[in-house]
Amino acid sequence: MGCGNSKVLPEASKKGYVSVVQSLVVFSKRHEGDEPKKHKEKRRGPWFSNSDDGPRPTSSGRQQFTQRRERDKAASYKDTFEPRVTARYDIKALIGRGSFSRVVRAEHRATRQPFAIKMMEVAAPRGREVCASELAVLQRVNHANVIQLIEVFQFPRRVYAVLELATGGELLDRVVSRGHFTERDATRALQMVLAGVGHLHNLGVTHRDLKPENLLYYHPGADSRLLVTDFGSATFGGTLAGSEVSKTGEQPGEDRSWSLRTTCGTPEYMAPEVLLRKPYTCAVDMWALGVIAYIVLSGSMPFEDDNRTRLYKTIVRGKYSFHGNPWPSVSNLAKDFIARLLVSDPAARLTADQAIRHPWVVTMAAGASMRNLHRSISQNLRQRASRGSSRCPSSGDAKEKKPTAAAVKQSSWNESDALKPEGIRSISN
Ligand SMILES: Nc1ncnc2c1ncn2[C@@H]1O[C@H](COP(=O)(O)OP(=O)(O)OP(=O)(O)O)[C@@H](O)[C@H]1O
Repeated sequence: MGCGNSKVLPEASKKGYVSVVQSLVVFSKRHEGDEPKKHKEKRRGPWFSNSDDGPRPTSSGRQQFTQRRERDKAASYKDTFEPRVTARYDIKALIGRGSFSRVVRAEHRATRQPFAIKMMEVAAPRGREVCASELAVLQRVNHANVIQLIEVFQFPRRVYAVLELATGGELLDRVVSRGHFTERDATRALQMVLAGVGHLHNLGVTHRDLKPENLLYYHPGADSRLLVTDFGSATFGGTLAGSEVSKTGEQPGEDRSWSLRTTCGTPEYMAPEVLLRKPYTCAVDMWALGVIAYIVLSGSMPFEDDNRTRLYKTIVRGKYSFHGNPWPSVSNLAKDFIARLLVSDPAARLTADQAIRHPWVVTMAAGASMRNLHRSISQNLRQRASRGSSRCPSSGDAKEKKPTAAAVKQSSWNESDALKPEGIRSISN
Protein backbone atom coordinates (compact mmCIF):
# COMPACT_ATOMS: atom_id res chain seq x y z
CA MET A 1 0.00 0.00 0.00
CA GLY A 2 1.82 3.04 -1.20
CA CYS A 3 5.18 3.76 0.37
CA GLY A 4 4.99 1.62 3.47
CA ASN A 5 4.05 -1.97 3.69
CA SER A 6 3.83 -2.56 7.40
CA LYS A 7 0.77 -1.71 9.35
CA VAL A 8 -0.59 -2.34 12.77
CA LEU A 9 -3.25 -4.89 12.22
CA PRO A 10 -6.63 -4.76 13.79
CA GLU A 11 -7.65 -7.27 16.40
CA ALA A 12 -8.75 -10.67 15.17
CA SER A 13 -12.28 -11.84 15.68
CA LYS A 14 -12.52 -13.24 19.17
CA LYS A 15 -14.60 -16.08 17.83
CA GLY A 16 -11.49 -17.28 16.08
CA TYR A 17 -11.47 -18.12 12.49
CA VAL A 18 -14.69 -17.31 10.74
CA SER A 19 -16.59 -20.14 9.26
CA VAL A 20 -16.34 -19.75 5.55
CA VAL A 21 -18.74 -20.69 2.85
CA GLN A 22 -17.23 -23.45 0.83
CA SER A 23 -20.00 -24.01 -1.60
CA LEU A 24 -21.21 -21.62 -4.18
CA VAL A 25 -23.30 -18.84 -2.77
CA VAL A 26 -26.06 -18.03 -5.16
CA PHE A 27 -25.02 -14.79 -6.76
CA SER A 28 -27.53 -12.17 -5.91
CA LYS A 29 -29.22 -10.68 -8.95
CA ARG A 30 -29.81 -7.41 -7.14
CA HIS A 31 -27.70 -5.29 -9.50
CA GLU A 32 -28.64 -6.81 -12.81
CA GLY A 33 -29.16 -3.37 -14.26
CA ASP A 34 -25.53 -2.43 -14.04
CA GLU A 35 -23.60 -5.59 -14.75
CA PRO A 36 -20.31 -4.77 -16.42
CA LYS A 37 -21.10 -6.95 -19.47
CA LYS A 38 -18.89 -5.77 -22.27
CA HIS A 39 -17.20 -2.94 -20.42
CA LYS A 40 -13.54 -3.13 -21.10
CA GLU A 41 -11.12 -3.84 -18.27
CA LYS A 42 -9.72 -0.58 -17.03
CA ARG A 43 -6.36 0.22 -18.52
CA ARG A 44 -3.81 0.77 -15.84
CA GLY A 45 -2.29 3.97 -17.12
CA PRO A 46 -0.80 6.77 -15.10
CA TRP A 47 -3.10 9.52 -13.97
CA PHE A 48 -1.36 12.22 -15.82
CA SER A 49 -0.18 12.87 -19.30
CA ASN A 50 2.25 15.70 -20.01
CA SER A 51 -0.65 17.92 -20.92
CA ASP A 52 -4.01 18.33 -19.24
CA ASP A 53 -5.73 16.55 -22.08
CA GLY A 54 -6.02 13.13 -20.52
CA PRO A 55 -4.00 9.95 -20.48
CA ARG A 56 -1.17 9.49 -22.93
CA PRO A 57 -2.12 7.31 -25.89
CA THR A 58 -0.77 3.80 -25.60
CA SER A 59 0.87 2.26 -28.65
CA SER A 60 -0.48 -1.06 -29.84
CA GLY A 61 3.00 -2.57 -29.42
CA ARG A 62 3.02 -1.58 -25.81
CA GLN A 63 -0.51 -2.88 -25.40
CA GLN A 64 0.48 -6.25 -26.80
CA PHE A 65 3.50 -6.33 -24.53
CA THR A 66 1.33 -5.53 -21.50
CA GLN A 67 -1.23 -8.16 -22.47
CA ARG A 68 1.50 -10.75 -22.94
CA ARG A 69 2.99 -9.87 -19.58
CA GLU A 70 -0.45 -10.10 -17.95
CA ARG A 71 -0.99 -13.51 -19.53
CA ASP A 72 2.42 -14.74 -18.38
CA LYS A 73 1.78 -13.52 -14.87
CA ALA A 74 -1.67 -15.07 -14.86
CA ALA A 75 -0.18 -18.37 -16.00
CA SER A 76 2.34 -18.37 -13.17
CA TYR A 77 -0.35 -17.48 -10.63
CA LYS A 78 -2.72 -20.05 -12.05
CA ASP A 79 -0.18 -22.74 -11.20
CA THR A 80 -0.20 -21.72 -7.57
CA PHE A 81 -4.00 -21.77 -7.33
CA GLU A 82 -5.73 -24.76 -5.82
CA PRO A 83 -7.21 -27.09 -8.48
CA ARG A 84 -10.62 -26.84 -6.82
CA VAL A 85 -10.60 -23.11 -7.52
CA THR A 86 -9.28 -23.36 -11.06
CA ALA A 87 -11.78 -26.11 -11.83
CA ARG A 88 -14.51 -23.54 -11.34
CA TYR A 89 -12.75 -20.32 -12.34
CA ASP A 90 -10.45 -19.53 -15.23
CA ILE A 91 -7.73 -17.21 -13.90
CA LYS A 92 -7.23 -14.41 -16.41
CA ALA A 93 -4.87 -11.75 -15.02
CA LEU A 94 -3.29 -10.40 -11.91
CA ILE A 95 -5.02 -7.20 -10.77
CA GLY A 96 -2.83 -6.31 -7.82
CA ARG A 97 -1.26 -7.29 -4.56
CA GLY A 98 -1.99 -6.42 -0.98
CA SER A 99 0.09 -7.04 2.11
CA PHE A 100 -1.26 -10.58 2.49
CA SER A 101 -3.11 -11.06 -0.74
CA ARG A 102 -3.12 -11.28 -4.50
CA VAL A 103 -6.16 -10.26 -6.48
CA VAL A 104 -6.78 -11.79 -9.90
CA ARG A 105 -9.41 -11.34 -12.56
CA ALA A 106 -11.15 -14.62 -13.19
CA GLU A 107 -14.02 -16.00 -15.21
CA HIS A 108 -16.56 -18.47 -13.93
CA ARG A 109 -16.13 -21.42 -16.28
CA ALA A 110 -19.79 -22.32 -16.49
CA THR A 111 -21.38 -18.86 -16.72
CA ARG A 112 -18.42 -16.90 -18.23
CA GLN A 113 -19.17 -14.20 -15.67
CA PRO A 114 -16.14 -12.17 -14.60
CA PHE A 115 -15.12 -12.01 -10.93
CA ALA A 116 -12.20 -10.96 -8.80
CA ILE A 117 -10.54 -13.63 -6.68
CA LYS A 118 -8.64 -12.47 -3.66
CA MET A 119 -6.13 -15.09 -2.60
CA MET A 120 -5.18 -14.54 1.03
CA GLU A 121 -2.15 -16.10 2.70
CA VAL A 122 -3.31 -17.38 6.08
CA ALA A 123 -0.36 -19.48 7.20
CA ALA A 124 0.99 -16.63 9.33
CA PRO A 125 -1.12 -15.24 12.19
CA ARG A 126 -1.17 -11.70 10.77
CA GLY A 127 -2.53 -12.82 7.43
CA ARG A 128 -5.05 -15.03 9.22
CA GLU A 129 -6.30 -12.09 11.27
CA VAL A 130 -6.71 -9.81 8.27
CA CYS A 131 -8.50 -12.56 6.35
CA ALA A 132 -10.78 -13.30 9.29
CA SER A 133 -11.73 -9.61 9.65
CA GLU A 134 -12.39 -9.27 5.97
CA LEU A 135 -14.52 -12.40 5.66
CA ALA A 136 -16.44 -11.83 8.87
CA VAL A 137 -17.61 -8.50 7.51
CA LEU A 138 -18.08 -9.49 3.87
CA GLN A 139 -20.28 -12.41 4.85
CA ARG A 140 -22.67 -10.01 6.57
CA VAL A 141 -22.90 -7.11 4.16
CA ASN A 142 -25.30 -6.81 1.27
CA HIS A 143 -25.47 -3.40 -0.32
CA ALA A 144 -25.14 -1.95 -3.81
CA ASN A 145 -22.25 0.25 -2.64
CA VAL A 146 -20.26 -2.40 -0.84
CA ILE A 147 -18.22 -5.03 -2.66
CA GLN A 148 -20.05 -8.32 -2.63
CA LEU A 149 -18.59 -11.64 -1.58
CA ILE A 150 -19.71 -14.45 -3.88
CA GLU A 151 -18.02 -17.54 -2.55
CA VAL A 152 -15.09 -18.65 -0.40
CA PHE A 153 -12.68 -21.58 -0.76
CA GLN A 154 -10.73 -22.39 2.35
CA PHE A 155 -7.46 -24.31 2.55
CA PRO A 156 -4.97 -24.59 5.40
CA ARG A 157 -2.52 -22.02 4.01
CA ARG A 158 -4.71 -20.01 1.69
CA VAL A 159 -8.22 -18.68 1.48
CA TYR A 160 -9.73 -17.64 -1.83
CA ALA A 161 -12.51 -15.08 -1.70
CA VAL A 162 -14.47 -14.68 -4.91
CA LEU A 163 -15.71 -11.11 -5.16
CA GLU A 164 -17.64 -8.90 -7.51
CA LEU A 165 -15.15 -7.62 -10.07
CA ALA A 166 -14.79 -3.85 -10.07
CA THR A 167 -13.49 -2.73 -13.46
CA GLY A 168 -14.21 0.99 -13.25
CA GLY A 169 -11.09 2.07 -11.41
CA GLU A 170 -10.52 4.04 -8.26
CA LEU A 171 -12.49 7.14 -7.37
CA LEU A 172 -9.68 9.60 -8.06
CA ASP A 173 -8.74 7.97 -11.35
CA ARG A 174 -12.17 8.81 -12.58
CA VAL A 175 -12.05 12.36 -11.26
CA VAL A 176 -8.86 12.90 -13.24
CA SER A 177 -9.82 11.01 -16.38
CA ARG A 178 -13.15 12.78 -16.84
CA GLY A 179 -11.61 16.10 -17.86
CA HIS A 180 -14.54 17.83 -16.19
CA PHE A 181 -15.46 17.63 -12.53
CA THR A 182 -17.98 19.63 -10.57
CA GLU A 183 -19.39 19.69 -7.05
CA ARG A 184 -22.35 17.84 -8.44
CA ASP A 185 -20.07 15.01 -9.53
CA ALA A 186 -18.46 15.03 -6.10
CA THR A 187 -21.80 14.76 -4.31
CA ARG A 188 -22.90 11.91 -6.55
CA ALA A 189 -19.81 9.94 -5.64
CA LEU A 190 -20.09 10.82 -1.96
CA GLN A 191 -23.77 9.89 -1.88
CA MET A 192 -22.85 6.37 -2.95
CA VAL A 193 -20.02 6.09 -0.45
CA LEU A 194 -22.23 7.42 2.33
CA ALA A 195 -24.95 4.92 1.44
CA GLY A 196 -22.42 2.07 1.65
CA VAL A 197 -20.84 3.33 4.84
CA GLY A 198 -24.28 3.94 6.38
CA HIS A 199 -25.12 0.30 5.67
CA LEU A 200 -21.91 -0.83 7.34
CA HIS A 201 -22.50 1.32 10.40
CA ASN A 202 -26.07 0.12 10.70
CA LEU A 203 -24.74 -3.42 10.75
CA GLY A 204 -22.27 -2.47 13.45
CA VAL A 205 -19.26 -2.54 11.16
CA THR A 206 -16.52 0.08 11.29
CA HIS A 207 -14.35 0.04 8.15
CA ARG A 208 -11.33 1.81 9.67
CA ASP A 209 -9.41 2.28 6.43
CA LEU A 210 -11.60 4.42 4.20
CA LYS A 211 -9.56 6.23 1.56
CA PRO A 212 -9.95 6.94 -2.15
CA GLU A 213 -8.04 3.85 -3.28
CA ASN A 214 -10.52 1.64 -1.43
CA LEU A 215 -13.43 3.14 -3.37
CA LEU A 216 -13.77 1.36 -6.72
CA TYR A 217 -16.23 1.90 -9.56
CA TYR A 218 -18.03 -1.25 -10.60
CA HIS A 219 -17.67 -0.52 -14.31
CA PRO A 220 -16.20 2.24 -16.47
CA GLY A 221 -19.60 3.66 -17.47
CA ALA A 222 -20.72 7.06 -16.17
CA ASP A 223 -23.65 5.44 -14.34
CA SER A 224 -21.52 2.96 -12.41
CA ARG A 225 -22.00 2.20 -8.76
CA LEU A 226 -19.14 3.14 -6.48
CA LEU A 227 -18.12 0.34 -4.12
CA VAL A 228 -16.51 0.39 -0.70
CA THR A 229 -13.80 -2.28 -0.70
CA ASP A 230 -10.93 -3.65 1.40
CA PHE A 231 -12.27 -4.88 4.71
CA GLY A 232 -8.95 -6.10 6.08
CA SER A 233 -9.06 -3.49 8.86
CA ALA A 234 -12.82 -3.62 9.41
CA THR A 235 -14.37 -4.81 12.61
CA PHE A 236 -17.67 -5.24 14.36
CA GLY A 237 -18.00 -2.66 17.05
CA GLY A 238 -17.95 1.07 17.48
CA THR A 239 -21.66 1.24 16.76
CA LEU A 240 -23.33 4.50 17.57
CA ALA A 241 -26.46 4.58 19.68
CA GLY A 242 -29.52 4.56 17.44
CA SER A 243 -28.09 2.29 14.77
CA GLU A 244 -29.93 -0.90 13.82
CA VAL A 245 -27.58 -3.02 15.86
CA SER A 246 -28.05 -1.06 19.03
CA LYS A 247 -31.80 -0.89 18.41
CA THR A 248 -31.97 -4.67 18.51
CA GLY A 249 -31.09 -4.44 22.17
CA GLU A 250 -28.13 -6.76 21.77
CA GLN A 251 -25.66 -6.41 24.53
CA PRO A 252 -22.14 -5.56 23.56
CA GLY A 253 -20.47 -8.94 23.35
CA GLU A 254 -16.89 -9.95 23.07
CA ASP A 255 -16.89 -9.37 19.36
CA ARG A 256 -19.12 -6.34 19.34
CA SER A 257 -17.57 -3.95 21.76
CA TRP A 258 -19.16 -0.54 21.50
CA SER A 259 -15.92 1.28 21.42
CA LEU A 260 -12.75 0.26 19.70
CA ARG A 261 -9.17 0.71 20.69
CA THR A 262 -6.84 -0.79 18.13
CA THR A 263 -4.76 1.71 16.20
CA CYS A 264 -5.03 0.95 12.52
CA GLY A 265 -5.65 2.70 9.25
CA THR A 266 -3.75 5.11 7.06
CA PRO A 267 -2.21 8.09 8.87
CA GLU A 268 -3.56 10.94 6.72
CA TYR A 269 -7.11 9.62 7.18
CA MET A 270 -6.91 8.78 10.87
CA ALA A 271 -9.25 10.56 13.24
CA PRO A 272 -7.79 12.46 16.22
CA GLU A 273 -9.27 9.99 18.73
CA VAL A 274 -7.41 7.10 17.05
CA LEU A 275 -4.11 8.97 17.22
CA LEU A 276 -4.82 9.87 20.83
CA ARG A 277 -5.39 6.18 21.50
CA LYS A 278 -8.79 6.91 22.95
CA PRO A 279 -11.61 4.39 22.64
CA TYR A 280 -13.33 5.22 19.38
CA THR A 281 -16.46 4.45 17.37
CA CYS A 282 -17.55 4.26 13.73
CA ALA A 283 -17.27 8.06 13.76
CA VAL A 284 -13.65 7.46 12.68
CA ASP A 285 -15.02 6.47 9.28
CA MET A 286 -16.86 9.78 9.09
CA TRP A 287 -13.63 11.67 9.76
CA ALA A 288 -12.01 9.72 6.92
CA LEU A 289 -14.95 10.65 4.69
CA GLY A 290 -14.30 14.31 5.53
CA VAL A 291 -10.72 13.83 4.36
CA ILE A 292 -11.94 12.07 1.21
CA ALA A 293 -14.45 14.86 0.45
CA TYR A 294 -11.66 17.43 0.84
CA ILE A 295 -9.43 15.50 -1.56
CA VAL A 296 -12.14 14.90 -4.13
CA LEU A 297 -12.99 18.60 -4.25
CA SER A 298 -9.45 19.93 -4.31
CA GLY A 299 -6.90 17.24 -5.21
CA SER A 300 -5.02 18.13 -2.04
CA MET A 301 -4.97 16.70 1.47
CA PRO A 302 -6.36 18.55 4.48
CA PHE A 303 -3.63 17.14 6.70
CA GLU A 304 -0.27 16.52 5.21
CA ASP A 305 3.29 16.57 6.39
CA ASP A 306 6.37 14.57 5.42
CA ASN A 307 7.08 14.29 9.09
CA ARG A 308 4.61 11.91 10.72
CA THR A 309 4.89 13.41 14.17
CA ARG A 310 3.98 16.83 12.80
CA LEU A 311 1.21 15.25 10.72
CA TYR A 312 -0.34 13.64 13.80
CA LYS A 313 -0.10 16.90 15.71
CA THR A 314 -1.90 18.75 12.93
CA ILE A 315 -4.65 16.13 12.85
CA VAL A 316 -5.04 16.13 16.60
CA ARG A 317 -5.32 19.92 16.57
CA GLY A 318 -7.85 19.60 13.73
CA LYS A 319 -5.95 22.27 11.81
CA TYR A 320 -6.70 22.51 8.11
CA SER A 321 -7.63 25.30 5.75
CA PHE A 322 -9.54 26.01 2.57
CA HIS A 323 -6.70 28.07 1.10
CA GLY A 324 -5.48 27.88 -2.47
CA ASN A 325 -7.19 26.70 -5.64
CA PRO A 326 -9.86 25.56 -6.21
CA TRP A 327 -11.30 26.51 -2.82
CA PRO A 328 -12.42 30.06 -3.82
CA SER A 329 -14.60 28.37 -6.48
CA VAL A 330 -16.07 25.83 -4.07
CA SER A 331 -19.42 26.55 -2.42
CA ASN A 332 -19.74 27.38 1.25
CA LEU A 333 -22.14 24.47 1.61
CA ALA A 334 -19.43 22.08 0.47
CA LYS A 335 -17.03 23.58 2.99
CA ASP A 336 -19.70 23.29 5.67
CA PHE A 337 -20.12 19.59 4.81
CA ILE A 338 -16.39 18.98 5.25
CA ALA A 339 -16.21 21.09 8.40
CA ARG A 340 -18.97 19.01 9.98
CA LEU A 341 -17.02 15.84 9.31
CA LEU A 342 -13.56 17.08 10.27
CA VAL A 343 -14.74 17.82 13.80
CA SER A 344 -12.31 16.77 16.51
CA ASP A 345 -15.11 15.75 18.86
CA PRO A 346 -16.45 12.47 17.42
CA ALA A 347 -19.80 12.97 19.12
CA ALA A 348 -20.29 16.23 17.23
CA ARG A 349 -19.33 14.73 13.85
CA LEU A 350 -22.07 13.97 11.31
CA THR A 351 -23.14 10.35 11.16
CA ALA A 352 -23.48 8.68 7.75
CA ASP A 353 -27.25 9.06 7.91
CA GLN A 354 -26.93 12.76 8.74
CA ALA A 355 -24.22 13.38 6.15
CA ILE A 356 -26.29 11.95 3.31
CA ARG A 357 -29.03 14.40 4.28
CA HIS A 358 -26.67 17.41 4.47
CA PRO A 359 -28.02 20.24 2.26
CA TRP A 360 -24.90 20.21 0.08
CA VAL A 361 -25.36 16.54 -0.75
CA VAL A 362 -29.10 16.85 -1.22
CA THR A 363 -29.25 20.08 -3.24
CA MET A 364 -26.08 19.76 -5.26
CA ALA A 365 -26.75 16.22 -6.39
CA ALA A 366 -30.08 17.35 -7.77
CA GLY A 367 -28.83 20.68 -9.12
CA ALA A 368 -27.39 21.77 -12.43
CA SER A 369 -23.72 21.31 -13.19
CA MET A 370 -21.50 23.81 -11.44
CA ARG A 371 -18.03 25.18 -11.98
CA ASN A 372 -15.46 22.87 -13.42
CA LEU A 373 -12.90 22.20 -10.71
CA HIS A 374 -11.01 19.68 -12.79
CA ARG A 375 -7.98 21.78 -13.73
CA SER A 376 -7.12 22.76 -10.14
CA ILE A 377 -7.80 19.26 -8.81
CA SER A 378 -5.53 17.69 -11.45
CA GLN A 379 -2.80 20.25 -10.85
CA ASN A 380 -2.86 19.65 -7.11
CA LEU A 381 -2.84 15.89 -7.56
CA ARG A 382 0.03 16.15 -10.02
CA GLN A 383 2.04 18.27 -7.60
CA ARG A 384 1.46 15.73 -4.87
CA ALA A 385 2.43 12.88 -7.17
CA SER A 386 5.74 14.49 -8.07
CA ARG A 387 6.50 15.30 -4.43
CA GLY A 388 5.45 11.82 -3.37
CA SER A 389 7.59 10.06 -5.93
CA SER A 390 10.70 11.79 -4.65
CA ARG A 391 10.15 10.77 -1.07
CA CYS A 392 8.58 7.35 -1.51
CA PRO A 393 10.72 5.04 -3.59
CA SER A 394 8.53 2.26 -4.87
CA SER A 395 8.80 -1.13 -3.35
CA GLY A 396 8.73 -4.33 -5.36
CA ASP A 397 5.05 -4.62 -4.64
CA ALA A 398 4.30 -1.16 -5.81
CA LYS A 399 5.27 -2.15 -9.33
CA GLU A 400 2.43 -4.62 -9.38
CA LYS A 401 -0.02 -2.12 -8.09
CA LYS A 402 -1.94 0.36 -10.06
CA PRO A 403 0.20 3.43 -10.64
CA THR A 404 -2.98 5.47 -10.55
CA ALA A 405 -3.02 5.84 -6.83
CA ALA A 406 0.35 7.54 -6.76
CA ALA A 407 -0.81 11.00 -5.87
CA VAL A 408 -2.77 10.28 -2.73
CA LYS A 409 -1.84 6.71 -1.98
CA GLN A 410 -0.68 6.74 1.57
CA SER A 411 1.38 4.33 3.51
CA SER A 412 -0.43 2.54 6.26
CA TRP A 413 0.16 3.23 9.88
CA ASN A 414 3.62 2.10 10.87
CA GLU A 415 4.07 1.50 14.53
CA SER A 416 7.72 2.49 14.43
CA ASP A 417 6.60 5.95 13.28
CA ALA A 418 4.00 6.36 15.94
CA LEU A 419 4.12 9.03 18.54
CA LYS A 420 4.18 7.68 22.03
CA PRO A 421 0.67 7.93 23.40
CA GLU A 422 1.88 10.33 26.07
CA GLY A 423 3.49 12.39 23.31
CA ILE A 424 0.20 12.78 21.56
CA ARG A 425 -1.71 13.41 24.74
CA SER A 426 0.59 16.27 25.61
CA ILE A 427 -0.40 17.92 22.34
CA SER A 428 -4.00 18.10 23.28
CA ASN A 429 -3.33 19.39 26.71
N1 LIG B 1 -13.18 -6.85 -6.20
C1 LIG B 1 -12.17 -6.22 -6.81
N2 LIG B 1 -12.27 -5.86 -8.09
C2 LIG B 1 -11.24 -5.24 -8.72
N3 LIG B 1 -10.07 -4.93 -8.13
C3 LIG B 1 -9.91 -5.26 -6.84
C4 LIG B 1 -10.94 -5.93 -6.12
N4 LIG B 1 -10.50 -6.14 -4.84
C5 LIG B 1 -9.27 -5.63 -4.80
N5 LIG B 1 -8.91 -5.10 -5.98
C6 LIG B 1 -7.62 -4.46 -6.30
O1 LIG B 1 -6.58 -5.41 -6.08
C7 LIG B 1 -5.45 -4.76 -5.51
C8 LIG B 1 -5.04 -5.49 -4.24
O2 LIG B 1 -6.08 -5.35 -3.30
P1 LIG B 1 -5.98 -5.89 -1.83
O3 LIG B 1 -7.27 -5.62 -1.17
O4 LIG B 1 -5.50 -7.30 -1.88
O5 LIG B 1 -4.81 -5.09 -1.19
P2 LIG B 1 -4.68 -3.56 -0.81
O6 LIG B 1 -5.90 -3.16 -0.12
O7 LIG B 1 -4.31 -2.79 -2.04
O8 LIG B 1 -3.42 -3.57 0.15
P3 LIG B 1 -3.37 -3.96 1.71
O9 LIG B 1 -3.67 -5.40 1.82
O10 LIG B 1 -1.95 -3.66 2.04
O11 LIG B 1 -4.35 -3.09 2.42
C9 LIG B 1 -5.84 -3.30 -5.28
O12 LIG B 1 -5.30 -2.53 -6.31
C10 LIG B 1 -7.34 -3.31 -5.35
O13 LIG B 1 -7.85 -2.10 -5.87
